[in-house]
Amino acid sequence: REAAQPNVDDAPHGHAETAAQSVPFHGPHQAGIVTPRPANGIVAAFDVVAASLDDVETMLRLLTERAAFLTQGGAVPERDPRLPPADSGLLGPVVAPDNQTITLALGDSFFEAQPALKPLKPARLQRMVQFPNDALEADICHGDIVLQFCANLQDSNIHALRDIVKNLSEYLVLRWVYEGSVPPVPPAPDGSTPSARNFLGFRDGSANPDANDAEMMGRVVWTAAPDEPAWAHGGSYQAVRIIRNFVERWDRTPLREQERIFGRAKNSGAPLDGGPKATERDVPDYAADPDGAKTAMNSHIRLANPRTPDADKHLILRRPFNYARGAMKNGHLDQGLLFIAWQADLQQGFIAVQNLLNGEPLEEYIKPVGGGYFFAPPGVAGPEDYLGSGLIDAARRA
Ligand SMILES: C=CC1=C(C)c2cc3[nH]c(cc4nc(cc5[nH]c(cc1n2)c(C)c5CCC(=O)O)C(CCC(=O)O)=C4C)c(C)c3C=C
Ligand SMILES: [Fe+2]
Repeated sequence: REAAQPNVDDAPHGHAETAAQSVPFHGPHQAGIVTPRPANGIVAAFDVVAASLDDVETMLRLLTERAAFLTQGGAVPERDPRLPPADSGLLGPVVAPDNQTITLALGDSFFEAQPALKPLKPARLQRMVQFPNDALEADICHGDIVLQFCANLQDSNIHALRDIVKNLSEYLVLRWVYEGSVPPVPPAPDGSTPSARNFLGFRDGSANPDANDAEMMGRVVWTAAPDEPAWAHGGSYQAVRIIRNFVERWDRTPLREQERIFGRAKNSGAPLDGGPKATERDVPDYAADPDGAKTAMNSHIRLANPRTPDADKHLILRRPFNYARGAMKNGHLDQGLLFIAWQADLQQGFIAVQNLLNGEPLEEYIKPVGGGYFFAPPGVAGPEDYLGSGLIDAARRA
């Protein structure tokens, strides 16, 4: 075939540059938390099969080894063809890094299952319980561990998930998987990147704390409280919520009502108290709008962050993905937000903010159905280290 003439079954072009992008695996914190979010994500929850602390350590070492390879990429080893191949082959004989990150987080049940680990559980880790608007479905909740896969292409995440499912089959039993994505947005004329839109059509992330501000992340994201076990310092609590969106109902809701519910303009993402040139990064002035004439008192953003001096301690770092899973049995689209929030303190962070949001008008359009609370251990220091090593060392010392 002529190279210049595109054909029906040619592979889509255009990711050679982004395929080469990589995120360092080693460091004080795990990647995939304050790392710029690529276009695709998968959250996979597993239960752990481990009879002893030795088993848990072996599992964590193996997981670290696979994650180090999958995130940095490289040639897949060749094997005797009488054996199953070393790799699924989804990405070909050389795995491209593709901005892949794999982030491990541990659930309450991970610690409860091992007598040696129980006393070392992070102080605020708990099993997620139902909020008033929730309709939690047991088969998409909790898990001993979750792995968050993020990459430019969903194929890379699927490849990484398949690799881990295969190589850790002795230790990990899959519980649930949710795949999500965020729509790529071209940079604005001034070079800044606007926030991506969620499936309700609003820009999502505008008021997030700045993940490049290390001092801020030290307060908001990385666990360091004196009552937390020493091994947990430098880790972070992860709240995962699978939040179904009633998109058919939303698409029949007047624009003014949609904007009132969020407290932001749909096109620009700007707060509603701004002028016609306001942008999504502008900060609303609630003191000048004490009765909610511009930004309703029960709007999503005003409830989630009333911007009082006290509100600062409830800051969280949101890093969600949109999900679409075809149709439900009731004939509605199964779409929503794979909400992921990171925080130094789960109680002061996600749980406090969700309690502020309880009863918000947005509830008519959303239904949280799954997820869980987890704790991401600190990062892997170097090639000799492994994920969760501080926890295992502390358990052996106890
Ligand atoms: C408990 C925490 C939160 C849940 C759950 C949540 C769900 C949720 N949010 C949107 C859409 C938007 N959220 C926005 C802002 C925003 N949301 C939360 C928290 C939760 N959201 C916070 C803390 C904030 C920031 C508030 C502020 O500081 O002003 C916005 C506005 C733009 C932005 O800042 O991101 C949108 C849009 C959906 C659709 C959803 C559940 C499906
Ligand atoms: Fe929100």
